[in-house]
Amino acid sequence: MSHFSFLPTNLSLPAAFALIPLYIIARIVYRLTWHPLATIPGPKFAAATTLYRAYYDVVCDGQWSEHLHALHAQYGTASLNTPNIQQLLKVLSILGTVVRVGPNELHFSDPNAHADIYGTGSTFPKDQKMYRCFGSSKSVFGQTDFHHAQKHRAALGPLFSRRATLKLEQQLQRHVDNLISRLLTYETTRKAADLHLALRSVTLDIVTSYCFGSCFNAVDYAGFSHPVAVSMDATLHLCWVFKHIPILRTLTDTCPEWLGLALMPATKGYYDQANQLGAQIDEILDNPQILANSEHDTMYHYFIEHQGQKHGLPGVKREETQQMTKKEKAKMRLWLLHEGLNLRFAGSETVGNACTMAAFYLLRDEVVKKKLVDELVRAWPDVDESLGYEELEKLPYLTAVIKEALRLSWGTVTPMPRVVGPTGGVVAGVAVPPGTTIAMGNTVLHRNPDVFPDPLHFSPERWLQPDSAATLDRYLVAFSKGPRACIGINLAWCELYLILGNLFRKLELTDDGHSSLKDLEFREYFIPLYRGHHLHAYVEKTRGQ
Ligand code: HEM
Repeated sequence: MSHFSFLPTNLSLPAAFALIPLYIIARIVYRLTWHPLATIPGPKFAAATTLYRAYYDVVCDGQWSEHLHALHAQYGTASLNTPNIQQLLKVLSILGTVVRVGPNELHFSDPNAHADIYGTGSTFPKDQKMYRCFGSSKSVFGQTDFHHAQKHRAALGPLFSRRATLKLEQQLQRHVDNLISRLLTYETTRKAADLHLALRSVTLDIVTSYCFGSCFNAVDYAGFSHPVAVSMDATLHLCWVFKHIPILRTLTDTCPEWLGLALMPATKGYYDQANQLGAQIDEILDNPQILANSEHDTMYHYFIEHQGQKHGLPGVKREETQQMTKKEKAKMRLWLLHEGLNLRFAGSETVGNACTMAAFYLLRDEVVKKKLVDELVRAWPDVDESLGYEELEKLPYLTAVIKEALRLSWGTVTPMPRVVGPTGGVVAGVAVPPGTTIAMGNTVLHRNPDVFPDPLHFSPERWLQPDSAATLDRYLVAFSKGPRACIGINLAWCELYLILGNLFRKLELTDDGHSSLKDLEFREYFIPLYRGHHLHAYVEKTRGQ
C-alpha cells in the first residue's frame, strides 16, 4: 500500500534523480510518523524499510522466524512513548501480541490471532510479494487470490480426499515396505543409516507415484541420496533472494537454461526437476491416451479430464489436447509444471521432516519409545501380518507421537503472509488497516508456553489429557487451518501412520550417538532446513516379539 506519493510527473530526468533521496527520506519519515501502523510497537528500522527483513532473510541465511521470537519478547516490555491516553490504552491492549515487523506488516503472537488470520471464514489473499518468489504462481499453492484458489482447490481436492488416499493405501504400503527392506540392509553392514535422507526419499517416492503415477525409486538409491532428494535443499535458499530482488525470479523463469545456470549455478536442482517433470507433461500432452493405461488417477487425470473446466479453469478433455494450439498447450504445460513442482516439494519435505522429528525424539527417549513400541506390539502381535492405516490411526500413543512430531517440526516455519482487504480487519482484537500484511508463524504458536507448557520438550502425553482434543488440537497448526490449509492433509496423515507405525514395529533403531539438540537449529526457507548432522541410526530387525 502506498500512502505517500508526491512526485510531480513533468520533471526533467536530472531533476527527478535529484529528488530521489528526498523522496526516500520523506517516505521513511511518513512511515515512522503518520503511517496508520505508526503506533504499533516494533523496531524503527523495520518500520522504515523492508531492508530490515532482507537482512534476516538473506544475510543471516533464513533467521527471520527466530528473530520474531526476540522481537515479541522485546516489544512485550517496551517503554511507551505515546502522545495521549487513547493511544496509550490502544498500545497497552496489544502490547507484546503484535509487532510491526515491516513498513506495512504486522506479526501476531496471540494464540487466537491464528484463527482470525487463517481460520474458517478467513478470505484474506496470500501476499503476492512473498509467494511469487517460489515461481509456482499457477499452482494451488501459488494462487494468491482467494476465490481463484478455491476453484483450483475444488479441481484438485478429490485427488487428496480421504477416500482417494484409502484407495491407494496399498501403493503407499509398498513404498514403506521397500523402505524397511532397504534399511534392513544396514543390519548386515553395521553402518548407521541416514534416517533423514531415508525418510525424505520414501516421502518423495510416495508423493511422486501418488501424483504423477511414476517415481524415482529414491529409496533404492545408494545412501538414500538421490539427486532430486538432495537438490531440494540446495535450491531453496534462493527463494529469499528472489523475494527481495524479484527481477531475478523473472529472469530465472524467462531466460534460457544455460544462461540461468551460468548466472546462478545453484538453480541446477530446479532446472533438473523442471526438465524431468516437463518431459512427462510433454509426453502426456502429445499423447493423452497414455493416461488410460495409468494404474490409478493422477494429478493429470484431475486436470485433463474436464475437471478443470468444470471449476472454471483451463481444463481439457483427454481427446481435446491434440487439437490445442501451440499457445494453449504452452499455457497448459506451464500450469501443470507449476502444480507438479509444487506438489513434489510440498508433499515430500514436510512429511519427511515430521517423520525425522518423531524418530529424532524417540531415539533420544527410551521411555517414550518403549510406550510406543508396547502399544504397537499389543495392537500388532504378528509382525508378518500387515496392519492398515485405519487400525493404526486408532492407536492413541502413536497418534500423540505424530501430533507432537508435527508440533515440533512446525509444518512451515516462515509466517505465511496474508493481506487485509479494502474494508480492514480485526485480528486478536486489534483493528488492522486495509492493505496491511499480517501473519503469525507456526513456531510462535507451537512454542507458546501458555498453550504448550515446557514447549521445547517432546511430550506425547500432552495430547493424551482428557480435554486435549478440545483445548490443544485447535492450536496444532502444522497444516495451517481454514480455506487455504494443506490440501494434502489426508495423504500426509496416512503416510505418517504407515511410516512411523512400520518403522517402530518392524525395526530396532539406535541413534548413532552423533545427534544432539543443536542439530535441530534450522535455516528458515518456508520450511526448516536443518543445519546440523543428519539423524543416523543403527538398524536391526525387531526380535522376540
Ligand atoms: C506433514 C505434512 C505436511 C505439512 C505439515 C503441510 C503443511 C502445509 C501448510 C502449513 C500449508 C499452508 C501453506 C500456505 O498457506 O502458504 C500447506 C499447503 C499446501 N500443501 Fe501441505 N503439508 C503437508 C503435506 C502435504 C502433502 C502430502 C501434499 C500433497 C502432495 C501437500 C500439498 C499442499 C498444497 C497443494 C498446499 C497449498 C494449498 C493452498 O494454498 O490452498 N502438503 N501445507
